[in-house]
Amino acid sequence: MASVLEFDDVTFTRDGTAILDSVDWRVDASDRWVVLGPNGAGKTTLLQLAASMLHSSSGSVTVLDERVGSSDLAELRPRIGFASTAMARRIPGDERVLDVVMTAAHSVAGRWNETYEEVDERRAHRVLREWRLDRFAERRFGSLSDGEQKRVQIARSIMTDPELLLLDEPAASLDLGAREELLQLLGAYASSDESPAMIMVTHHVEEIPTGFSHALLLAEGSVSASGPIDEVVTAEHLSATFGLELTVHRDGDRFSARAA
Ligand SMILES: Nc1ncnc2c1ncn2[C@@H]1O[C@H](COP(=O)(O)OP(=O)(O)OP(=O)(O)O)[C@@H](O)[C@H]1O
Repeated sequence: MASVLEFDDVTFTRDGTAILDSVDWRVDASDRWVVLGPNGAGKTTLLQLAASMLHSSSGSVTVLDERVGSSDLAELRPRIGFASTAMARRIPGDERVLDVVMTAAHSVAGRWNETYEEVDERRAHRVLREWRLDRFAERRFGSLSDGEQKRVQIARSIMTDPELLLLDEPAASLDLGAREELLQLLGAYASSDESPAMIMVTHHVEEIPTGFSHALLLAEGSVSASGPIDEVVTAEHLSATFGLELTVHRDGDRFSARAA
């Protein structure tokens, strides 16, 4: 099976401190991974390395058959979709929602004087429809609720038809209804054979959508467990990763956890 991402003994240091330490990881094209771990464990750093936004201090990162550091990142980046709150902050609040999605075709966050083709506009409308956002196409991004903005960020990240989709805490700060609506959409997307490989960072097992196949647990920069989701999202592994005795329940494809 084709791998879309390979970490080989990857270490990432800042100011002499290892933020990620000796990480080995392989993601295949049909995989949907969730990355879990406590605050400061290194989850966002891991995602930024996968997005080729950061370079490892040692070891190698290979994304979509391109070794990061020795290939043309300008060609690689449009093949990777990335949605995060940090990226959303770069979107001007007065930008039209249709343009927020469409500008992904040029990898810019605000429409200026780039030329868009009819095919770009048609695709942006289609993606908005798929994420139940069509009625917001003409609205200003800053006027949407948090939940609607999160869906626009994801719509933008898949506008270029990426081969790898990275989502950093897509359900953070959403109310129960908005979270469940987003998880339904993400679950349907993850369950489709047409969808790209996905990696989603989250703090909560309750936010794992259906259709996710694998999990990687990080603690203090090291992988504490990794593999098929039902072998990894367990009381034993989560307790060790979060340093707290936890019980874990599974209801169908959804998880919940609480202190034992
Ligand atoms: N620019 C930076 N300079 C120094 N340290 C940094 C920098 N960015 C991140 N760190 C540190 O690296 C560690 C991992 O950060 P990272 O954001 O990857 O963790 P995380 O697991 O995503 O955390 P959270 O769940 O709180 O978002 C943290 O201790 C953080 O303080």
